[in-house]
Amino acid sequence: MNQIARALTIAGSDSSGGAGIQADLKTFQELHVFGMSAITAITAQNTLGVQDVLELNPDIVAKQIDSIVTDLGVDAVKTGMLASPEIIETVAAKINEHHLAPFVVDPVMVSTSGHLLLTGDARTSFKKWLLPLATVITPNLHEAEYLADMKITNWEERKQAAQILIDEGAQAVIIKGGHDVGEKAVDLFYDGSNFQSFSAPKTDTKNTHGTGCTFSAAIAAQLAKGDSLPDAIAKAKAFVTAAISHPLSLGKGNGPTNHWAYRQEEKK
Ligand SMILES: Nc1ncnc2c1ncn2[C@@H]1O[C@H](COP(=O)(O)OP(=O)(O)O)[C@@H](O)[C@H]1O
Ligand SMILES: Cc1ncc(COP(=O)(O)OP(=O)(O)O)c(N)n1
Repeated sequence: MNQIARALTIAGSDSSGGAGIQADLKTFQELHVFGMSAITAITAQNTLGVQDVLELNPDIVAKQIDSIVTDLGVDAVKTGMLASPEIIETVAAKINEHHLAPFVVDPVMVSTSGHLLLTGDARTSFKKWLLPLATVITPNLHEAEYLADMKITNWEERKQAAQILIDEGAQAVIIKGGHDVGEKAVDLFYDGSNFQSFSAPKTDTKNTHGTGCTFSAAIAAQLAKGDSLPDAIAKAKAFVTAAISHPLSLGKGNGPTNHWAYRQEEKK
């Protein structure tokens, strides 16, 4: 029996520390999970946008995963920015080869500032390589529309999109509602049998850089510790809600969330 749960993030580096690998590792740390990383791309990024991206060779991505798995071991894995169809295929092959599970897929495609974080035919690669391996996939509304190839204008259409992603092979899906209008941030969960909504008050803030990364990393952390998927999502929702509602106000644009907030709330 290992003394500490171990989680691996396979994602891009965000120089500003709000999203990507940096947000994932901060989240793992705050949730008392030992964090490890395989970097897919290096972004020059801040709260104002993405200034440049250097995509890494799929070979070095594969080797990072091998190095971690063959020595330290992994209790849960998540993916974020995968940068290219070639990296998606490589990561899927490694997930299969090493039987890595549970597996949280955050289908990162575009930054808040509108910069493309994935080249090529993302829809085809995600569906072919990643959906069939996913314990849960965590699209935001735009990503769900793109992957399910339909418009989502209401709750019923959100359910239909979730069904399409399950039919494509994901074991479960949570379509996040951060980009929806309304007083609450409501996420729709579906495991092929039951729908469940996870809701929290919406904070009126522009500092939401990295919310999706933080949410999916928190789900992975809780799964690594042995939570059921609905329990992991409920904890992740509380974690990201605390991070968003206790602003740090860093930078001149869309600032990062506050990864300490959950710990501070727990102490109260
Ligand atoms: N302003 C907000 N207030 C409270 N929760 C939010 C807010 N924005 C996003 N969330 C929540 O943060 C998580 C990430 O969602 P979202 O921002 O939609 O993802 P992404 O960063 O991938 O676009 C979800 O649980 C969502 O409901
Ligand atoms: C390196 C890197 N990875 C992912 C993102 C996108 O982060 P996400 O949490 O999906 O959302 P926003 O930051 O766009 O709100 C990123 N920007 N950089």
